[in-house]
Amino acid sequence: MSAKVIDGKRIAQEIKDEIRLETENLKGQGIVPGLAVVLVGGDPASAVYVGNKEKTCREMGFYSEVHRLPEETTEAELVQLVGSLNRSDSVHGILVQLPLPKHINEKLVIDAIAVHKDVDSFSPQNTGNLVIGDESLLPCTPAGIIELIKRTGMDISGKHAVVIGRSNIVGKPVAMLLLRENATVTICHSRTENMERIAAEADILVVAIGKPKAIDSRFIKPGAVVIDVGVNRLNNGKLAGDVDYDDCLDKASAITPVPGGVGPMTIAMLMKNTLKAAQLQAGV
Ligand SMILES: NC(=O)C1=CN([C@@H]2O[C@H](COP(=O)(O)OP(=O)(O)OC[C@H]3O[C@@H](n4cnc5c(N)ncnc54)[C@H](OP(=O)(O)O)[C@@H]3O)[C@@H](O)[C@H]2O)C=CC1
Ligand SMILES: Nc1nc(=O)c2c([nH]1)NC[C@@H]1CN(c3ccc(C(=O)N[C@@H](CCC(=O)O)C(=O)O)cc3)C=[N+]21
Ligand SMILES: [Mg+2]
Repeated sequence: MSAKVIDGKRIAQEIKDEIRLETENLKGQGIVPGLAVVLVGGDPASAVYVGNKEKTCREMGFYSEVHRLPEETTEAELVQLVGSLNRSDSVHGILVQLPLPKHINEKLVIDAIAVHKDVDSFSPQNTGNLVIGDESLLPCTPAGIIELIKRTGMDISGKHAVVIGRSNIVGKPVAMLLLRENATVTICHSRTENMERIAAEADILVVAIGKPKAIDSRFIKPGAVVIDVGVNRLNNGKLAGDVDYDDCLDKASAITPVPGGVGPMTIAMLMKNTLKAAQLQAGV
Protein backbone atom coordinates (compact mmCIF):
# COMPACT_ATOMS: atom_id res chain seq x y z
CA MET A 1 0.00 0.00 0.00
CA SER A 2 1.34 3.39 -0.95
CA ALA A 3 1.19 6.21 1.61
CA LYS A 4 -1.11 9.20 1.31
CA VAL A 5 1.00 12.10 0.09
CA ILE A 6 0.35 15.13 2.31
CA ASP A 7 -0.04 18.05 -0.09
CA GLY A 8 1.50 20.97 1.79
CA LYS A 9 1.26 23.24 -1.19
CA ARG A 10 -2.53 22.76 -1.41
CA ILE A 11 -3.11 23.08 2.33
CA ALA A 12 -0.91 26.21 2.43
CA GLN A 13 -3.04 27.66 -0.38
CA GLU A 14 -6.22 26.98 1.65
CA ILE A 15 -4.74 28.87 4.58
CA LYS A 16 -3.58 31.75 2.38
CA ASP A 17 -7.09 32.01 0.89
CA GLU A 18 -8.50 32.32 4.42
CA ILE A 19 -5.90 34.99 5.25
CA ARG A 20 -6.64 36.96 2.08
CA LEU A 21 -10.35 37.10 2.98
CA GLU A 22 -9.66 38.16 6.54
CA THR A 23 -7.24 40.80 5.29
CA GLU A 24 -9.91 42.30 3.04
CA ASN A 25 -12.13 42.56 6.09
CA LEU A 26 -9.40 44.20 8.13
CA LYS A 27 -8.68 46.68 5.35
CA GLY A 28 -12.35 47.69 5.55
CA GLN A 29 -11.49 48.84 9.07
CA GLY A 30 -8.50 50.80 7.78
CA ILE A 31 -5.84 48.31 8.90
CA VAL A 32 -3.27 46.95 6.43
CA PRO A 33 -1.06 44.16 7.83
CA GLY A 34 2.61 44.97 7.21
CA LEU A 35 5.69 42.74 7.18
CA ALA A 36 9.32 43.88 7.10
CA VAL A 37 11.91 41.34 5.98
CA VAL A 38 15.61 41.97 6.51
CA LEU A 39 18.21 40.13 4.43
CA VAL A 40 21.91 40.62 5.11
CA GLY A 41 24.42 39.42 2.51
CA GLY A 42 24.01 37.56 -0.75
CA ASP A 43 23.27 33.93 0.19
CA PRO A 44 21.36 32.69 -2.89
CA ALA A 45 18.99 30.36 -0.97
CA SER A 46 18.07 33.17 1.46
CA ALA A 47 17.49 35.55 -1.45
CA VAL A 48 15.02 33.07 -2.98
CA TYR A 49 13.15 32.64 0.33
CA VAL A 50 12.94 36.39 0.88
CA GLY A 51 11.64 36.94 -2.65
CA ASN A 52 9.03 34.29 -1.94
CA LYS A 53 7.87 36.02 1.23
CA GLU A 54 7.63 39.36 -0.57
CA LYS A 55 5.52 37.80 -3.35
CA THR A 56 3.22 36.07 -0.85
CA CYS A 57 2.69 39.35 1.05
CA ARG A 58 1.52 40.92 -2.22
CA GLU A 59 -0.89 38.02 -2.79
CA MET A 60 -2.33 38.51 0.71
CA GLY A 61 -2.84 42.25 0.20
CA PHE A 62 -0.26 43.08 2.87
CA TYR A 63 2.11 46.01 2.94
CA SER A 64 5.66 44.73 2.76
CA GLU A 65 9.14 46.17 2.83
CA VAL A 66 12.35 44.28 2.19
CA HIS A 67 15.68 45.59 3.43
CA ARG A 68 18.54 44.05 1.47
CA LEU A 69 21.75 44.96 3.27
CA PRO A 70 25.38 44.32 2.25
CA GLU A 71 27.41 41.49 3.81
CA GLU A 72 29.59 44.10 5.62
CA THR A 73 26.64 45.54 7.59
CA THR A 74 27.63 45.93 11.24
CA GLU A 75 25.72 44.52 14.18
CA ALA A 76 25.04 48.07 15.39
CA GLU A 77 23.58 49.11 12.03
CA LEU A 78 21.33 46.04 11.99
CA VAL A 79 20.12 46.61 15.56
CA GLN A 80 19.44 50.23 14.65
CA LEU A 81 17.33 49.17 11.64
CA VAL A 82 15.37 46.73 13.82
CA GLY A 83 14.78 49.57 16.29
CA SER A 84 13.32 51.80 13.59
CA LEU A 85 11.08 48.94 12.37
CA ASN A 86 9.93 48.42 15.97
CA ARG A 87 8.76 52.05 15.94
CA SER A 88 7.16 51.97 12.45
CA ASP A 89 3.35 52.06 12.52
CA SER A 90 3.02 50.40 9.10
CA VAL A 91 5.10 47.37 10.15
CA HIS A 92 3.37 44.76 12.34
CA GLY A 93 5.82 41.92 11.79
CA ILE A 94 9.61 41.84 11.50
CA LEU A 95 11.60 38.90 10.14
CA VAL A 96 15.39 38.91 10.02
CA GLN A 97 16.40 36.12 7.65
CA LEU A 98 18.81 33.61 9.19
CA PRO A 99 21.63 32.72 9.04
CA LEU A 100 23.31 36.11 9.50
CA PRO A 101 26.96 36.71 8.52
CA LYS A 102 29.45 35.33 11.06
CA HIS A 103 30.51 38.73 12.45
CA ILE A 104 26.94 39.40 13.67
CA ASN A 105 25.56 37.92 16.90
CA GLU A 106 22.20 36.42 15.86
CA LYS A 107 20.81 36.32 19.38
CA LEU A 108 21.49 40.00 19.92
CA VAL A 109 19.60 40.91 16.74
CA ILE A 110 16.63 38.60 17.42
CA ASP A 111 16.36 39.96 20.96
CA ALA A 112 16.18 43.49 19.52
CA ILE A 113 12.87 42.69 17.75
CA ALA A 114 9.83 43.87 19.73
CA VAL A 115 8.08 40.77 21.11
CA HIS A 116 4.71 41.71 19.58
CA LYS A 117 6.35 42.06 16.13
CA ASP A 118 8.33 38.82 16.40
CA VAL A 119 6.45 36.90 13.67
CA ASP A 120 9.10 34.13 13.60
CA SER A 121 8.41 33.70 17.32
CA PHE A 122 12.11 33.09 17.98
CA SER A 123 12.39 35.43 20.99
CA PRO A 124 12.88 34.10 24.54
CA GLN A 125 9.54 35.66 25.57
CA ASN A 126 7.53 34.00 22.80
CA THR A 127 9.40 30.72 23.26
CA GLY A 128 8.57 30.86 26.97
CA ASN A 129 4.92 31.56 26.21
CA LEU A 130 4.87 28.50 23.96
CA VAL A 131 6.23 26.28 26.71
CA ILE A 132 3.88 27.66 29.39
CA GLY A 133 0.91 27.55 27.02
CA ASP A 134 0.22 31.29 27.16
CA GLU A 135 -1.31 32.98 24.14
CA SER A 136 1.41 34.12 21.72
CA LEU A 137 2.54 34.10 18.12
CA LEU A 138 3.57 30.53 17.24
CA PRO A 139 6.80 29.64 15.42
CA CYS A 140 5.97 29.23 11.71
CA THR A 141 7.45 25.85 10.78
CA PRO A 142 6.26 24.04 13.94
CA ALA A 143 2.78 25.59 13.70
CA GLY A 144 2.68 24.66 10.02
CA ILE A 145 3.48 21.04 10.87
CA ILE A 146 0.60 20.83 13.37
CA GLU A 147 -1.79 22.39 10.80
CA LEU A 148 -0.65 19.87 8.18
CA ILE A 149 -1.32 16.94 10.47
CA LYS A 150 -4.70 18.29 11.60
CA ARG A 151 -5.95 19.31 8.15
CA THR A 152 -5.00 15.87 6.84
CA GLY A 153 -7.55 14.58 9.36
CA MET A 154 -5.19 12.74 11.71
CA ASP A 155 -5.48 12.66 15.48
CA ILE A 156 -2.47 13.73 17.52
CA SER A 157 -3.88 13.16 21.01
CA GLY A 158 -2.49 10.06 22.70
CA LYS A 159 -0.14 9.20 19.83
CA HIS A 160 3.58 8.63 20.24
CA ALA A 161 5.34 11.45 18.38
CA VAL A 162 9.09 11.18 17.83
CA VAL A 163 10.94 14.34 16.77
CA ILE A 164 14.43 13.91 15.32
CA GLY A 165 16.37 17.17 15.77
CA ARG A 166 16.44 19.62 18.70
CA SER A 167 17.14 23.03 17.15
CA ASN A 168 15.54 26.10 18.71
CA ILE A 169 13.71 26.90 15.49
CA VAL A 170 12.25 23.49 14.60
CA GLY A 171 12.90 20.45 16.81
CA LYS A 172 12.29 21.89 20.28
CA PRO A 173 9.24 24.05 19.47
CA VAL A 174 7.52 21.35 17.38
CA ALA A 175 7.99 18.93 20.28
CA MET A 176 6.31 21.48 22.60
CA LEU A 177 3.39 21.98 20.20
CA LEU A 178 2.90 18.21 19.84
CA LEU A 179 2.88 17.97 23.64
CA ARG A 180 0.23 20.70 23.77
CA GLU A 181 -1.83 18.55 21.38
CA ASN A 182 -1.53 15.71 23.92
CA ALA A 183 0.94 13.54 22.03
CA THR A 184 3.49 11.52 24.00
CA VAL A 185 6.71 13.09 22.78
CA THR A 186 10.26 11.77 22.42
CA ILE A 187 13.05 14.00 21.12
CA CYS A 188 16.11 12.46 19.41
CA HIS A 189 19.36 14.20 18.42
CA SER A 190 22.89 13.47 17.29
CA ARG A 191 23.83 11.79 20.61
CA THR A 192 20.75 9.56 20.79
CA GLU A 193 21.52 5.85 21.14
CA ASN A 194 19.36 3.28 19.33
CA MET A 195 17.61 5.99 17.34
CA GLU A 196 16.36 3.55 14.73
CA ARG A 197 14.52 1.52 17.39
CA ILE A 198 12.99 4.66 18.98
CA ALA A 199 11.92 6.15 15.64
CA ALA A 200 10.33 2.85 14.62
CA GLU A 201 7.96 3.18 17.60
CA ALA A 202 6.59 6.51 16.38
CA ASP A 203 3.00 6.95 15.24
CA ILE A 204 4.06 10.43 14.10
CA LEU A 205 7.69 10.95 13.04
CA VAL A 206 8.96 14.51 12.51
CA VAL A 207 12.45 14.77 11.01
CA ALA A 208 14.46 18.03 11.10
CA ILE A 209 18.18 17.31 10.94
CA GLY A 210 19.45 18.78 7.67
CA LYS A 211 20.92 15.51 6.32
CA PRO A 212 19.60 14.50 2.88
CA LYS A 213 17.77 11.14 2.89
CA ALA A 214 19.28 10.15 6.27
CA ILE A 215 16.06 8.48 7.44
CA ASP A 216 15.01 5.40 5.48
CA SER A 217 12.28 2.78 5.94
CA ARG A 218 14.14 1.04 8.79
CA PHE A 219 13.23 4.06 10.98
CA ILE A 220 9.53 3.88 10.11
CA LYS A 221 6.78 2.02 11.96
CA PRO A 222 4.32 0.50 9.46
CA GLY A 223 1.47 2.99 9.10
CA ALA A 224 3.32 5.95 10.65
CA VAL A 225 2.72 9.57 9.64
CA VAL A 226 6.04 10.99 8.44
CA ILE A 227 6.72 14.74 8.38
CA ASP A 228 9.94 15.69 6.60
CA VAL A 229 11.14 19.20 7.49
CA GLY A 230 14.52 18.95 5.77
CA VAL A 231 15.24 21.17 2.78
CA ASN A 232 18.63 20.19 1.39
CA ARG A 233 20.04 21.36 -1.93
CA LEU A 234 21.89 18.48 -3.65
CA ASN A 235 24.90 18.86 -5.95
CA ASN A 236 22.65 18.17 -8.94
CA GLY A 237 20.62 21.26 -7.98
CA LYS A 238 17.59 19.27 -6.81
CA LEU A 239 15.98 19.57 -3.37
CA ALA A 240 15.89 16.59 -1.03
CA GLY A 241 14.33 16.11 2.37
CA ASP A 242 15.92 14.42 5.38
CA VAL A 243 13.74 11.38 4.68
CA ASP A 244 14.34 8.89 1.88
CA TYR A 245 10.86 9.45 0.43
CA ASP A 246 10.86 6.62 -2.14
CA ASP A 247 12.07 4.09 0.42
CA CYS A 248 9.41 5.10 3.00
CA LEU A 249 6.44 5.55 0.66
CA ASP A 250 5.15 1.97 0.98
CA LYS A 251 5.63 1.75 4.74
CA ALA A 252 4.17 5.05 6.00
CA SER A 253 0.44 5.76 5.97
CA ALA A 254 1.06 9.42 5.11
CA ILE A 255 4.18 11.37 4.19
CA THR A 256 5.15 14.93 3.20
CA PRO A 257 7.12 15.45 -0.02
CA VAL A 258 10.04 17.85 -0.45
CA PRO A 259 9.41 20.25 -2.08
CA GLY A 260 5.69 20.81 -1.56
CA GLY A 261 5.34 19.65 2.05
CA VAL A 262 6.37 21.64 5.12
CA GLY A 263 8.11 24.50 3.24
CA PRO A 264 4.98 26.14 1.81
CA MET A 265 3.30 25.82 5.23
CA THR A 266 6.08 27.87 6.84
CA ILE A 267 5.33 30.79 4.53
CA ALA A 268 1.56 30.46 5.05
CA MET A 269 2.02 30.53 8.85
CA LEU A 270 4.28 33.58 8.56
CA MET A 271 1.40 35.36 6.81
CA LYS A 272 -0.99 34.16 9.51
CA ASN A 273 1.30 35.55 12.23
CA THR A 274 1.60 38.89 10.44
CA LEU A 275 -2.19 39.14 10.22
CA LYS A 276 -2.54 38.19 13.89
CA ALA A 277 0.16 40.68 14.94
CA ALA A 278 -1.66 43.43 13.01
CA GLN A 279 -4.98 42.56 14.67
CA LEU A 280 -3.42 42.55 18.13
CA GLN A 281 -1.57 45.83 17.56
CA ALA A 282 -4.70 47.50 16.19
CA GLY A 283 -6.72 46.13 19.11
CA VAL A 284 -9.37 44.43 16.94
N1 LIG B 1 10.70 23.59 5.59
C1 LIG B 1 10.99 24.65 6.33
O1 LIG B 1 10.21 25.57 6.38
C2 LIG B 1 12.24 24.68 7.12
C3 LIG B 1 13.19 23.73 6.86
N2 LIG B 1 14.35 23.69 7.59
C4 LIG B 1 15.26 22.58 7.28
O2 LIG B 1 15.17 21.62 8.32
C5 LIG B 1 16.43 21.01 8.54
C6 LIG B 1 16.85 21.20 9.99
O3 LIG B 1 16.98 22.58 10.26
P1 LIG B 1 17.45 23.13 11.70
O4 LIG B 1 16.56 22.55 12.74
O5 LIG B 1 17.61 24.58 11.57
O6 LIG B 1 18.89 22.43 11.78
P2 LIG B 1 20.07 22.53 12.86
O7 LIG B 1 21.31 22.22 12.12
O8 LIG B 1 19.96 23.79 13.63
O9 LIG B 1 19.74 21.32 13.86
C7 LIG B 1 19.86 19.98 13.45
C8 LIG B 1 19.45 19.06 14.58
O10 LIG B 1 19.51 17.74 14.10
C9 LIG B 1 20.32 16.94 14.95
N3 LIG B 1 21.01 15.96 14.11
C10 LIG B 1 21.90 16.21 13.13
N4 LIG B 1 22.28 15.06 12.55
C11 LIG B 1 21.60 14.08 13.18
C12 LIG B 1 21.57 12.67 13.04
N5 LIG B 1 22.30 12.03 12.10
N6 LIG B 1 20.77 11.96 13.85
C13 LIG B 1 20.02 12.59 14.79
N7 LIG B 1 20.01 13.91 14.97
C14 LIG B 1 20.79 14.64 14.17
C15 LIG B 1 21.26 17.89 15.64
O11 LIG B 1 21.62 17.33 16.88
P3 LIG B 1 22.56 18.07 17.98
O12 LIG B 1 21.67 19.06 18.64
O13 LIG B 1 22.98 16.99 18.88
O14 LIG B 1 23.67 18.70 17.17
C16 LIG B 1 20.37 19.14 15.79
O15 LIG B 1 19.60 19.06 16.96
C17 LIG B 1 17.35 21.64 7.50
O16 LIG B 1 17.36 20.83 6.34
C18 LIG B 1 16.69 22.97 7.21
O17 LIG B 1 17.03 23.45 5.91
C19 LIG B 1 14.56 24.57 8.61
C20 LIG B 1 13.66 25.55 8.90
C21 LIG B 1 12.42 25.70 8.15
N1 LIG C 1 14.22 34.24 10.25
C1 LIG C 1 14.05 33.12 9.54
N2 LIG C 1 12.83 32.53 9.52
C2 LIG C 1 12.63 31.39 8.80
O1 LIG C 1 11.50 30.83 8.79
C3 LIG C 1 13.72 30.84 8.05
C4 LIG C 1 14.97 31.50 8.10
N3 LIG C 1 15.10 32.63 8.86
N4 LIG C 1 16.02 31.01 7.42
C5 LIG C 1 15.90 29.85 6.56
C6 LIG C 1 14.80 28.90 7.01
C7 LIG C 1 14.32 27.96 5.92
N5 LIG C 1 12.95 28.33 5.67
C8 LIG C 1 12.16 27.84 4.63
C9 LIG C 1 10.96 28.41 4.29
C10 LIG C 1 10.24 27.97 3.20
C11 LIG C 1 10.71 26.96 2.40
C12 LIG C 1 9.94 26.56 1.20
O2 LIG C 1 8.99 27.20 0.81
N6 LIG C 1 10.35 25.48 0.51
C13 LIG C 1 9.74 25.02 -0.71
C14 LIG C 1 10.76 24.94 -1.84
C15 LIG C 1 11.53 26.19 -2.08
C16 LIG C 1 12.62 26.01 -3.12
O3 LIG C 1 12.28 25.55 -4.23
O4 LIG C 1 13.79 26.30 -2.81
C17 LIG C 1 9.17 23.63 -0.50
O5 LIG C 1 9.69 22.94 0.39
O6 LIG C 1 8.28 23.27 -1.24
C18 LIG C 1 11.89 26.34 2.74
C19 LIG C 1 12.62 26.78 3.85
C20 LIG C 1 12.59 29.34 6.49
N7 LIG C 1 13.60 29.70 7.29
MG1 LIG D 1 20.14 26.32 12.32
